[in-house]
Amino acid sequence: MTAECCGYPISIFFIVVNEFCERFSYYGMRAVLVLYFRYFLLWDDDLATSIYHAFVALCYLTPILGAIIADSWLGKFKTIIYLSIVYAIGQVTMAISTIHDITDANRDGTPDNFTFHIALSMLGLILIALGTGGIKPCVAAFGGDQFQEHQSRQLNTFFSVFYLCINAGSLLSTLITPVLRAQECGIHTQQQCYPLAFGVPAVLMVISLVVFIAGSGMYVKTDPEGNIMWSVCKCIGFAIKNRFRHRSSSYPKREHWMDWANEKYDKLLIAQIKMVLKVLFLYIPLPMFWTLFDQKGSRWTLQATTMSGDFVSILISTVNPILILTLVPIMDRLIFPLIQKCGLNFSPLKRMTVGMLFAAMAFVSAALVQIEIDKTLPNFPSSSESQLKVVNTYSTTLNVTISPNEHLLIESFGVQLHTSKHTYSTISCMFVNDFSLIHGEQWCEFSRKFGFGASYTFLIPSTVFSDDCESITEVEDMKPNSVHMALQIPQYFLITTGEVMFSVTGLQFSYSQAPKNMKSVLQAGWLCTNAVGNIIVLIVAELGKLPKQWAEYLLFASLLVAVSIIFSIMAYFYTYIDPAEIEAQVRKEQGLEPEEMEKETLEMEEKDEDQKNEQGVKQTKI
Ligand SMILES: CC(C)C[C@H](NC(=O)[C@@H](N)Cc1ccccc1)C(=O)O
Repeated sequence: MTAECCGYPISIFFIVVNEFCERFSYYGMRAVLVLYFRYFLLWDDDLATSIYHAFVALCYLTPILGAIIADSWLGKFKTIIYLSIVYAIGQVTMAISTIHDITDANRDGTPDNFTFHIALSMLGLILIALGTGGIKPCVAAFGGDQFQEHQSRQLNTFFSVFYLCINAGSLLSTLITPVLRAQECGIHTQQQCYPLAFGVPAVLMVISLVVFIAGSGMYVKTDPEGNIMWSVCKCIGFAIKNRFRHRSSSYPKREHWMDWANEKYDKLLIAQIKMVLKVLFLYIPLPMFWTLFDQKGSRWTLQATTMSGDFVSILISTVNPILILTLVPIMDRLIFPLIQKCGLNFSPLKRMTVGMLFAAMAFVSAALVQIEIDKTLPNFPSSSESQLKVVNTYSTTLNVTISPNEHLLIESFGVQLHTSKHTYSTISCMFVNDFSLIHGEQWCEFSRKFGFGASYTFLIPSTVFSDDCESITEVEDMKPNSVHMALQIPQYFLITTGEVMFSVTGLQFSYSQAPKNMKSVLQAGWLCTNAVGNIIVLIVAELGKLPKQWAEYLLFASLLVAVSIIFSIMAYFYTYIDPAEIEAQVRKEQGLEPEEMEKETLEMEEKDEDQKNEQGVKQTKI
């Protein structure tokens, strides 16, 4: 009997606090990672972005490793502890790699040995990816394990609270770590404080581990049942081989292709594999959702830069977790109960389908915003066109004749501009608020706010050469971005509503449909759909894009609608199961008590080890 509070096992308190600290650690570190690559290691944009994405992809590929370790070898509890230690060591290594004083022998404020810092930070990142990805499928499944059969309602609420903690942790850290980086610190010279920005996530990871260990005495711990993954692979391999051997029509058909393993493998194992495969098959279309979801951080961010408003980075990094924190309780307490009261069966797979449709709508909204933006953007000359600006500073009309081969454009970028008679210049200013022109002998200081995306020409009269700054006239060549960023809110709202329906439900579904000994494996399968979605985004970004951005958004929306139709058909044929019930039924059919069953499984495995040669297979077949 586990200790309870308000119907919930007390142990889950430690698990959700652990998740909060871990996500704080992960997202906090991620928020300053590209800045560290760019401004500390001095990598260019391309290298910094590629390594960042490779790291994120790795974080979503390692769950399968953690799940195998947990379900086949160490069990979830020990796997979480060991991999959290690896994770914390990774975070500390990463924080140490950002201390410039370690190699700054000449005390000029920059590291002297970049190889040292790069090697240390790469080691740190690999350990972090192993840790964060490895524990991810185990923590959610371990949380689920704390509930007993009569607590199914609380179990669903747990997954929502778990998701809230993920987003509360990520929200706080995304706000805090960039501020920490902006501080100055150092032993010999004062520099931007990366050690603090990476150090705080490292401390949070240690706290996360301590909190998890503190709950040790209260957890329900399930031991792994031998090397289950190896048994699963061998059983599937045998079923395929056996099916192939009996391909002739003279052999009677079997209900399921896995039944071809009946001759050699335990019925319970076969039943469990069938459950897992059924769910994994259902997951095939799911990466498409993440393909759209993950473009929040890329295409939508770029879209925001062509809009007006000053809160770009804050909006982008915090709007998703803020909406999650608002929408999860609204959905759980209001919308879902209301739908249920109306007599509608809003089953998990239906919720996930609706979630996909919301994501598709978000992209339609993004396309509409893009059309509005496109209306306001200037037309730039294409590779086969030229654009010419003629600045007439005389009071009368001038006739201009241009020879087709002559290049007339004289352009000067920057804030200091020297002018001479008969010369005119165009100043392209972006994000510059103060600048000065040397006009005659005098510096003319300007202080004005330039709109994002605007282009200005400053006309310095060539006829009058005096110290008169007033005579400089300003022409706005391109208007500042005028479509406000607030217009992106509907698309963020729609995609986050989709996330709540899709992702929170997917988390619950993956747990509830998995057999007891493969809970982490199915969680890892679920997380893998995210990894595949991320990889699709990378491929799409490499392959290039449609000439019109709005058309690309609509294409993605249509693809997701098509995928959600396929998914809803697959879901229609899916029958929800209670894995515990099926397991009990198989045991009953075999006339075995649970303990006897486990004994038999072990015996089967031992026998299996002995039957390595073909002869053995043939004998069991007879
Ligand atoms: C669902 C994901 C695979 C993983 C999950 N992510 C979230 O819950 C996001 N809403 C968090 C987030 C935070 C900041 C900016 C964008 C997204 C998780 O991290 O476990």
